[in-house]
Amino acid sequence: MAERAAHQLRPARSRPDDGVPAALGPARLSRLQALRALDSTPRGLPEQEAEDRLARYGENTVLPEPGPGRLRRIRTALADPFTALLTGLAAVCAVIGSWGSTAILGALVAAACALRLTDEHRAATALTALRALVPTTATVLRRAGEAEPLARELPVEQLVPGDVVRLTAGDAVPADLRLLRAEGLTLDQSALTGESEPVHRAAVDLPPPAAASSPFEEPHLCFAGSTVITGSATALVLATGTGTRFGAAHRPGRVRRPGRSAVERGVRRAARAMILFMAAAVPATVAADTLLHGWSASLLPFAVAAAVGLTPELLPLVISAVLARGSAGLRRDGLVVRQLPVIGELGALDVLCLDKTGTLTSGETAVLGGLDLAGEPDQEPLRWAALAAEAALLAGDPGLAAPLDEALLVTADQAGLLDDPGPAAGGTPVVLPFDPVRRYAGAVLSVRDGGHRRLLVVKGAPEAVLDRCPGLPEEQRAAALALVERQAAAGRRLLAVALAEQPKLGTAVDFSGLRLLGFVALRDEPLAGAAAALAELSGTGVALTVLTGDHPSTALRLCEQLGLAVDRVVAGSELAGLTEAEVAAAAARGALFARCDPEQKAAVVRALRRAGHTVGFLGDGVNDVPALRAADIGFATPGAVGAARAWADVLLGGTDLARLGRALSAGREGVARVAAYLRIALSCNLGNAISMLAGGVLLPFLPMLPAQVLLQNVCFDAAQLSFAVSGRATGPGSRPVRLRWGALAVFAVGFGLLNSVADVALFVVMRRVTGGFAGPDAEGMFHTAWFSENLLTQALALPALYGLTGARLRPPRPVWCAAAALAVLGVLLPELPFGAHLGFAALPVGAVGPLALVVLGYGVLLLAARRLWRLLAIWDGRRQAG
Ligand SMILES: Nc1ncnc2c1ncn2[C@@H]1O[C@H](COP(=O)(O)OP(=O)(O)OP(=O)(O)O)[C@@H](O)[C@H]1O
Repeated sequence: MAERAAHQLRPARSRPDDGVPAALGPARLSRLQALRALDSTPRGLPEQEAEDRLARYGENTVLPEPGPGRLRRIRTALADPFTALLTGLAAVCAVIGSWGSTAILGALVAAACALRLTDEHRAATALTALRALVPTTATVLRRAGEAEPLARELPVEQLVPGDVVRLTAGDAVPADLRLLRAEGLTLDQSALTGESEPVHRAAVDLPPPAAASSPFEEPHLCFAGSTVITGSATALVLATGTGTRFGAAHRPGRVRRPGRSAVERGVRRAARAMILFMAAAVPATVAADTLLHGWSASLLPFAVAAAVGLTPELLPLVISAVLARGSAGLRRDGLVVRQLPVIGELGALDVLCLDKTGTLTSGETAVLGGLDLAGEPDQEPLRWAALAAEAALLAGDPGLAAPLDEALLVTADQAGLLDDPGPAAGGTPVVLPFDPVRRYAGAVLSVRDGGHRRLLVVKGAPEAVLDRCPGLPEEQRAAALALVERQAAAGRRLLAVALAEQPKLGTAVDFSGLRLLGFVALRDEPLAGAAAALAELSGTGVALTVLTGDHPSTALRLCEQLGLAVDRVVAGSELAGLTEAEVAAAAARGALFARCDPEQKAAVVRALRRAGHTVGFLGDGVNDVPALRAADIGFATPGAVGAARAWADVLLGGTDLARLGRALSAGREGVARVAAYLRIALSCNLGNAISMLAGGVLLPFLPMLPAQVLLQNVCFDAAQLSFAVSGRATGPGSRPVRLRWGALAVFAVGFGLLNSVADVALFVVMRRVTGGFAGPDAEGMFHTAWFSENLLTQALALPALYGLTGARLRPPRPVWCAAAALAVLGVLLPELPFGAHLGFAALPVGAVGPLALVVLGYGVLLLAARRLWRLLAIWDGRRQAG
C-alpha cells in the first residue's frame, strides 16, 4: 500500500506544472480512505515504517530559504532594466567591433551585479543566522510497535507521507496536509497564492464533489509554504519535500507582497524613458543628417556612440552602491535589511503602525495578583490561570511559548500557589491554545479532591470570557466590566478566569457550565526610551498609530504614558462599519485601534496603503504576522516570535526604538541620493539628445565624432560616481522622500531644455566664429568648443542640482571635487597632444570669450531655475501637508 502511495506522490516531481498536485489523489478521498491510501492511521506511523519511508522519499526540505537562491539573485540582478540595456548595448558594440566600448560596458554590468549580489548575500547570511532561532520542528504522532502514540517534536526534515502532525497558531505548515481535525483554523497562504486574506480550513470528511478551481481553495487541505494564523489541527501528511505543491507554486515575486518598491518603480520608468529617448533621438539625428547631407559610413558608429552616450550607464551601479551603503550603515547599527530596495521604501515611509504589547511595552508583563469579582485580592484566579498556563506551556512549541503564560506560572510559583500538588494534578490535560481571534485559552485539568473530576479552566480577555459564561446575571456582568474599565484606566489590565465541570467521559470540551471565578491583574511597563524615540519619529513627518489586541482603556493609558497623541479610539469590531477611506484617514491622524484581531490589524494596514501611504508595521507576535506581510515594510522586534521575524523586512537588532529613526534617515538619504543622480543624469542626457538632433539639422557635419561622444560620456559618468560616495549623514529631515516620477520627468525636461538652450547658443556663436562653419578647421573647432562647453555645463549642474530634495542633502565633498575635475578635463582634454587624433582642433582666441559667456549665461539661468524649482517644491510640500 505504501508503494502505491509513493507512486501517487511522485508525478509532482516530474510534472511540477501540470496544475494538479500529485497528492490530490488521496486528498480527494474521505479522511479514512486517505489514511488507508497512505497506509497510515489516526495514531500516526510506527517508527520503523517512518524510517523506511524517509529513506525512500528523502528529507522534507520545503521551507522557504531566508532569501532567493544565488542563481535567482544573479538572474534578478541581470534582469534589472538598465543592466539589461547595458548588456544589449555591449552586445551591439561587440557586433560592430567596437571593443573598447564593449569592455567598458561589460565592466559596468559586472560591477553593478557584483555590488548588488554582495550586499544581498551579506543580508541573507545574517538572516540565516537569525533563522536558526526560528523553530523548524513539527509535532508528529509516532508509535513504537503497538504502544500508544507519542506526540514528538521532530525536525521538519524527518516528516514522511503518512505521518500525522499537529498544528497550532504560528506554525509554518511543514508539508502538504489533509486535515483530520481542525478547530478555528485559519491560514495565511499568500506565499502560494498571492492572496493576503487569511483562509478558513475545516476537516470536512468528504471533500465537495465538484473540485474547487484551485487546490488552494480546497477546504480540507493545507499546503507547505503557508502559516497557521489561528486555531489548531491534526492532519495527515500527503506529500513532502519536492513532492509538495510549494516547489511548483513558489515563485520569487509571489513570496513577498506583490508590487515593486517605489525606488524600483521610479528607476524602471527612468529606464523606459531613456530607451524611448534613444529609440527616437538617435534614428532621428541619423535621418536628419542623411537627408540634409547624404549617407556617410561614419553615421553607424556615431549612432551607437550616441546611444551609449544617452544611457546613464552608471544608474545600476550608483543605485546599488547607494542602497548598499544605506544597508551597511544599518547593519552596523544592528538592523538587518532583507533586500536592498527596502531602503527605498524606508525613505518614503509616512505611516508607522505599532503593535503594543511586547513592542511598546517591555515584553515582561508584571503579574500583580489575583482579584475576586468585587476586585478584592484573591489568589485563587491566579492559581487556576497559572495551572492552565503550565498545561499550555508543556503542550505547545517551546519557540512559541506565550510570555504571558510564562509570567503567570513564575509569579504563581514564587507566591507558593503551586506548592501543593492537589487539588489539580495527574492525567494529560486537554489544551485549547490561545487564539487572538477568540482571545482566550483554556485547559481541561484532572482534579483530585476526594474523587476524580475534570475541570475546564478558561483565561482570557474579560469580554471574551464573559461571553462564554452563560449563567452570569446581567448586573454581575456589568459590575465585572466596570471593574475592568477602572483597572484599565489605572494602567492595569485584567485577565478573566472561569471554571466549568467537565463530564467524566468524552473528549469534547463543554463550556456550558462556565462560571466566572475572578481576575488576574497585570501591568505592562512602557519600553525604556520608547517615548523619546516616538517623539523623534513623529518630528520627522511620520504618522504613528497603535494597533493592538488589548483593551482600549489599557492601550490609551499606555499611549498617554508614551506621549502619543491619540485622535480617536476605534475598536476592532467597529472596523466593519467604516469605509477603507475612513479607516485610512483615522489611522493617518493617529487613531488608536484596540481589540483588533490579526486580520483587523492587516485590514488597517491595507486601507492605509490603498490610500497612497507607504506603511510600516512594527510587531513581535504571531498575531502581527498578517499585518507585517500586508505592510510595505515589516519591522520585527528582537524578541519577536519566529513567524514574525521570518516575514519581517527589517529586523531591529536591539530593543532601542531609536533605531527606527536611524533606519528612516538611511532610507531618506538613499532615496534623495538616487533622485539626485536621476535628476542630473536624465536632464543632461535629455539635453544632449535634443542638442544632437538640433546639431544634425543645423550643422553641415556630425555634431560630435563617435570617439568624442564616448570620451565625454566616460568623463561625465566617472564624475557621477561621486554620487555613490556618501557625505556625512544629515539626519532624517522633516518629511518622507519619494521618488516621484512626474516631478522627475518635469525636472528632466525643464533642465534638459535649459542645457540645450546653452548648446544651441554655442552653435550660433561658433557659426559666427568660424564664418559659417567654413574653412578646414571649422569642424574640429566646433567639436572642441562643444566638448568643452558640455563638460563645463555638466560641471556646473553636478553640485547645483544635487541637493534639490526633501531631505537636507548638501553635495558631499567628492561631488565638488568631481565637478572641478570635470571642468578641468573639459578645458584641457582637447588641447592635449592626442586631442588632434580624436578630431579636436585648437580654438582661436576670439572663441574663448563667447564660449565663456555661454557657460556663464547657462550658470546664471541654472541658478535662477534652481531657485524657481525650490519655490515650487516648497509650495508643493505645503500643498501636500495641508
Ligand atoms: N496566553 C494568553 N492566554 C489567555 N489570554 C491571553 C493570552 N494572551 C493574550 N490574552 C488575552 O487576549 C487579549 C488579546 O491578545 P493579543 O495577543 O491579540 O493582543 P495583546 O497581546 O493584548 O496586544 P498586542 O496586539 O499589542 O500585542 C489580551 O489583551 C489578553 O486579554
